[in-house]
Amino acid sequence: MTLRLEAVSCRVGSRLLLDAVSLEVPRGAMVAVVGPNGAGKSTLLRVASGLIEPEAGDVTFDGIPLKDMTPERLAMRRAMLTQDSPLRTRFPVMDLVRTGLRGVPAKQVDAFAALALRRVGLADFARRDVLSLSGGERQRVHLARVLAQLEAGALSDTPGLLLLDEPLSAQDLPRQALVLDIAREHTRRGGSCLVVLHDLNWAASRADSIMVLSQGRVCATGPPHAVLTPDMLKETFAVAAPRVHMHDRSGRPFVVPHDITAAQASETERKAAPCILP
Ligand SMILES: Nc1ncnc2c1ncn2[C@@H]1O[C@H](COP(=O)(O)OP(=O)(O)OP(=O)(O)O)[C@@H](O)[C@H]1O
Repeated sequence: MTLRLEAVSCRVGSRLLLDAVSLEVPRGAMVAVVGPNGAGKSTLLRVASGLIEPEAGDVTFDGIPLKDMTPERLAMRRAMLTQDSPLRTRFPVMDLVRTGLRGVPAKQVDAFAALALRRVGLADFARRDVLSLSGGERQRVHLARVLAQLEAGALSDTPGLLLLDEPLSAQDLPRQALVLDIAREHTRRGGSCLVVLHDLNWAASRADSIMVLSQGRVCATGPPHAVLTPDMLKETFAVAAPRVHMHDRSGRPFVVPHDITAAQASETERKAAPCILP
């Protein structure tokens, strides 16, 4: 499924949160949105998911205006993992994942939910109470719910749009890789993915293209090597002396954002590169 935003603007009171933002996430592609805190990244995802209606511009799924889609149709075509999914009541994990499966024939619901839990590495957690989970486990249960929702939608259509807002925030290093591999698997099967990431190196190593947002405006968009430049890092993130290297094998950039000495940088790169680069 292809998501397209054309000149989308969004305002709260007198404050412009998104200013004429255009973006395309083609079928089969992963697009990462990066940018400073408060840049408008979550707002962009909410607009793309239909949770917020923009004051100007168009949002379409496969050419169909999002505002013309029924809530049921929307639920089949996109699913979103939000930054914070508060839960204050006791709830079995399996039931939470099942909430993503409205409309699925009853006899298939448990199989879908179990598969989604297995994909996020939580096959044995079905009977646990969500309040008893660690932060990382809970975030992956929500991811399972989102994946199950998209699987259900794919029963009657092509795979839909996966919207992930900082999905790595509570994950350790191997699970960060797992989460992004799951998203890439979704795109390999014909789905699309728009993901907000703070870690530029994860964005560089996995995304087809990166959009840089700052103060609600698009500063740069394109393939990782074209976007992640020292000049962009200095201007957008106010980093003093960023270094950007190209990884020999993948041709993807690797960012050392801190103003550190060459010796320290080499050490950082030596340690980090095998873990994070494809
Ligand atoms: N309902 C609202 N009322 C007022 N300001 C808002 C509202 N929603 C968002 N904002 C402001 O809009 C800006 C963009 O918010 P948003 O959550 O999209 O940023 P973000 O890029 O996702 O930030 P972060 O990286 O910190 O998660 C922020 O400054 C936020 O305070």
